[in-house]
Amino acid sequence: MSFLTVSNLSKNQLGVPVVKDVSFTVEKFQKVAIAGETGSGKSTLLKMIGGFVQPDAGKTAFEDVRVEGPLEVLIPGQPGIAYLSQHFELRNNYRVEEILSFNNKLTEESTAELFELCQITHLLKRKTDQLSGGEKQRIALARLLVTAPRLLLLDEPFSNLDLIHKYKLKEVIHDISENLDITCMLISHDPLDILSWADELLIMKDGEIVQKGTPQQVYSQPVNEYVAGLLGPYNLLSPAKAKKFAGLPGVTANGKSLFLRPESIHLVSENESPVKGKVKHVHFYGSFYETAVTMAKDTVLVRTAKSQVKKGDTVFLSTHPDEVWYL
Ligand SMILES: Nc1ncnc2c1ncn2[C@@H]1O[C@H](COP(=O)(O)OP(=O)(O)OP(=O)(O)O)[C@@H](O)[C@H]1O
Repeated sequence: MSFLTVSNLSKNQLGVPVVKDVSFTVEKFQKVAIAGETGSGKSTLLKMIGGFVQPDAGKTAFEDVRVEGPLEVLIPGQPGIAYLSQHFELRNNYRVEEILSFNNKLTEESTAELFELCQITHLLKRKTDQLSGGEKQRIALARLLVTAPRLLLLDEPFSNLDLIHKYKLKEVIHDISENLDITCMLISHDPLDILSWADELLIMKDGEIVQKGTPQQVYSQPVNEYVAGLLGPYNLLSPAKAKKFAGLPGVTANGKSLFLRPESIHLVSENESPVKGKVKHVHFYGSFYETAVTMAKDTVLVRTAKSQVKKGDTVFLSTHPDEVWYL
């Protein structure tokens, strides 16, 4: 049996199906991230797994025990599973160390280690109204972790954080996954937050899992344009337009649309490619340049680490067989 088995979970809200027959398994220590557009059912799914929303059909088994819904128990929530909501609250007028002493099942030494890991040791004496949003988020996380859960469910932990706090929390979540005896599932509507963290991505749309795979697979071999767009910019050339690229390594005119991420198109010299275009603009984004290249009526985006071209230049485009995908 798997650590977590989700079988045919379904849920209607106000007569509308918001989670439809979802099944998957999670192994111990596997890092699973759920991504999808807003309203696709991610939170409802995670709350059902944690025992906070009653499923209409299907079941979840955690360590071979069925997770009971809120209608079946006095206090919702499954022993061993911790759920950090998007809308957590810290009680007012308490010191952080008091908040963290409730339900603490850890030894003094492990508690100190955990606070270091969550980067909150320096905040313990503060009152809960003397904290930034990012600090509150890390304390809310620590409050769950002192209860020694075996499965941690994080619902949009990075929302509303600036880049610096987001980076800090990412580091904390990474360290938790690596150093504590805890399996972690995480939701984000911005998959770029989780590509580097997850072992497996589940992509949801309209209550269903539309693609499941490693971040690399889902990023470079999306099943449809929705998944492609969720993970970042892309070029999708209709079968007619894709013919212009036929003849390049790995590209064939097979009647499908040609899918290429901007970094999968390379600017090469004239003798390396018959595919020609004109530079429309070059934009600098810090760690990369994005060059828009027009080819007759089409524009393709090319992403490079460096740029030696400018508006109006004629350029030649190529790709690598491993980077070619069709939709
Ligand atoms: N308690 C509820 N009552 C009625 N409708 C609900 C309830 N909870 C969720 N919904 C609806 O179910 C759908 C899925 O919501 P859910 O919060 O699971 O999506 P999500 O993918 O997590 O979205 P977001 O990224 O915006 O948090 C939405 O259309 C939402 O309005």
